[in-house]
Amino acid sequence: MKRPWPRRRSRTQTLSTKLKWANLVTSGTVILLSTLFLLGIQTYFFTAALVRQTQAQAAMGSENMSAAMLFGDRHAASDILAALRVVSDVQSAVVYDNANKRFASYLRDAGAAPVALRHDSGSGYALSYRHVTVVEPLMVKRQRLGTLIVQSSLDNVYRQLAFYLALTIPLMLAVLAIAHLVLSRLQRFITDPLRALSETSAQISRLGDYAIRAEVSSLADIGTLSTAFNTMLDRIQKRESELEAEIAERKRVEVKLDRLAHFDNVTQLHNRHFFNDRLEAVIARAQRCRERAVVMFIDLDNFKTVNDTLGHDIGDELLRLVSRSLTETVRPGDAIARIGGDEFAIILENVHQIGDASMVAEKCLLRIAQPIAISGHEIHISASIGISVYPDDALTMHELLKYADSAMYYAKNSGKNAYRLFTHSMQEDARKRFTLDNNLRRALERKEFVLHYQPQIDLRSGAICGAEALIRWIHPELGLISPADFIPVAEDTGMIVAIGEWVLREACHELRRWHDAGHGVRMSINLSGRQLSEEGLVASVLAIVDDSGIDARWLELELTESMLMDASASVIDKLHTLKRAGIALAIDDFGTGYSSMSYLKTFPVSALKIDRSFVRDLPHSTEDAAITKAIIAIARSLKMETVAEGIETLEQGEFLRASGCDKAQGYHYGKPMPAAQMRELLMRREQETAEPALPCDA
Ligand SMILES: Nc1nc2c(ncn2[C@@H]2O[C@H](COP(=O)(O)O[C@H]3[C@@H](O)[C@H](n4cnc5c(=O)[nH]c(N)nc54)O[C@@H]3COP(=O)(O)O)[C@@H](O)[C@H]2O)c(=O)[nH]1
Repeated sequence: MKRPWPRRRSRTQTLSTKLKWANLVTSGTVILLSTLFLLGIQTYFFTAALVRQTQAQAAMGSENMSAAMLFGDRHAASDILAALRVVSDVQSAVVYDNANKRFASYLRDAGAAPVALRHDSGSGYALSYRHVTVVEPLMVKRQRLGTLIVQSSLDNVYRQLAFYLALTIPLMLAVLAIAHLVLSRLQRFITDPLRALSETSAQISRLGDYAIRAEVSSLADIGTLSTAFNTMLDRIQKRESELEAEIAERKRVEVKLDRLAHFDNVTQLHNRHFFNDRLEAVIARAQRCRERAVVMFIDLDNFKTVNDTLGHDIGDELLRLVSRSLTETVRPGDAIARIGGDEFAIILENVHQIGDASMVAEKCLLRIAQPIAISGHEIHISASIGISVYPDDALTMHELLKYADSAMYYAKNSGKNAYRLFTHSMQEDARKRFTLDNNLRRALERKEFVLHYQPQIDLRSGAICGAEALIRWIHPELGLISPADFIPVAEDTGMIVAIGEWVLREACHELRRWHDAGHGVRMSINLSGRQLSEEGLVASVLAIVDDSGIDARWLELELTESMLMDASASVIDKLHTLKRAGIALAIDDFGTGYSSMSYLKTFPVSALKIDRSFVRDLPHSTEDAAITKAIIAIARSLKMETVAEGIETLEQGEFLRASGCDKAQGYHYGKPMPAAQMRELLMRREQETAEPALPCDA
């Protein structure tokens, strides 16, 4: 493994310290070099002086020595040499004769050895680190008598040099100290602004405050540096504030997006996305803690009518008030969300028994059913609730939601303002509905629908005065499928609009054939609620009537009571337009809804069809007898005719005829039959009576 380089000390030192060291080293080096140079010069001069002095002593000794040498007087020679004692530097002096034998000598220290004469010793001098040795030949009239060697010690030179150094070193140190002080002062001119700049940047980085500015130095270069530094800070501060504004804006958008992603704009409740996440979490917790969790799927009944008649603002306000009611009904910890137009969902956690969920559903229904006042309107609304339970019904979020939705669908189909707990048979039904839905979409193209016609009898004459067109679906694999099974699916998916148009066209063209054959009968056709709310319904009906060439007066459209109860202003307008075009309108299954007399009067309806549930037990059921008579009386008072449905016996027919019912329809007179059979029946009946059938209202 590579070892990191040790951090250099110099990197941690300040510029000022570095400069101080640089000054010290530079001045120290200069002073040291100067001292050495001066020392060298002194050494040279002192040595040169010693050499000259020794040479002079040697020259003087040589002159005096000549006579002593000529006469071979050793004592005189020794005395002459001994005179050199006065010269303190001279350490020794030796005279050699021509045979190189020592003739006389002087030694300052008795123990010292006299300087030896070397073969190469000419005249001149030699220097060693201890001595200066001068060799002087002894000449008399150009004749050499011997050699004198004088040796001086360099000790004095060294002493002088030592003294010189002793004086110089403190002086140099003083100079160094002064230089250091002066340079340090000068250096602060440069380093102080730089240090201030550095402290400013450290302060900025410590506080994160880009509003701080450096003091601009008067020194040109550093002034430029501080100005550039401040300009850079200006830019950073500007960018910083732009960045802060951008971050604030981004945060605001994020909060908004987060709200949009998790909350519903209208009710401020959580939305489907959040609800799904929450349900996942609730399921995980319920699984861990072995608890029950309940999903309630709530769909408002007839909310579309409120929206269509009173407008979207009131519709939105209604949603807000309903959501408030729901929030106040459940416990604070229970999750509640708006998951669709008029759909809400609630999660109840830690539910001990299913009965608790039913109780909450009942409370919600009661609360929603309270009249709500908005902008001067008193609105009555109800809801249908489906309930699924974890882990009893399903283990996953998607299944729980799907099952709660299926249960809600059952609640709605059972007459609305109700709740249903999910059962697995509902799922089987839903699967069948899904299959039906898929097949329905192709049934029209594949011409799998046919119409059957059920005769209607004029109870006064006994003649066939009309027929009700009833759709049949002959599926290639599933066989005959009852309209009771597929019409609700077609209504839910909207397919009923196309199917209804086909029924109208087909029935009108069949009626035209009957009329062409001389049978003056009326055709009754069922209209679904979904068709009635279609914008183009009136135009479509009139175009079909026109296209088939029938007189509109021979056509009757059957509507249910609930369709009229939910009718918006635009629907009522459509009914009046149809009525004005000559088309008759009848209320189907009359007696099963809750239409009031006063309400009935507002619709352009000309007939009431008594529901077969009131006919089934006639004439024995006194209650049903009373109801049918009451309906007939109501119809009379409103100048409407009555048609009794589901007559299976002669007795029932007789009772109704005697009670004043105008027309009858039921298996007793004829089951719904294919067109060809119906034509035959019409023909046969006409031949039997030998006179053409009269229109019912003729
Ligand atoms: N929107 C449309 N609805 C339609 C259309 N065709 C039929 N329907 C509706 O489907 C429901 C079931 O209809 P169907 O199975 O055809 O039943 C009809 C008759 O067969 C039945 N009936 C008639 N007489 C008797 C009888 O004596 N006993 C008995 N048990 N049943 C009898 O009643 C049904 C007709 O009812 P109604 O329409 O209320 O007059 C049914 O609700 C149809 O309305 C369609 O094209 N469009």
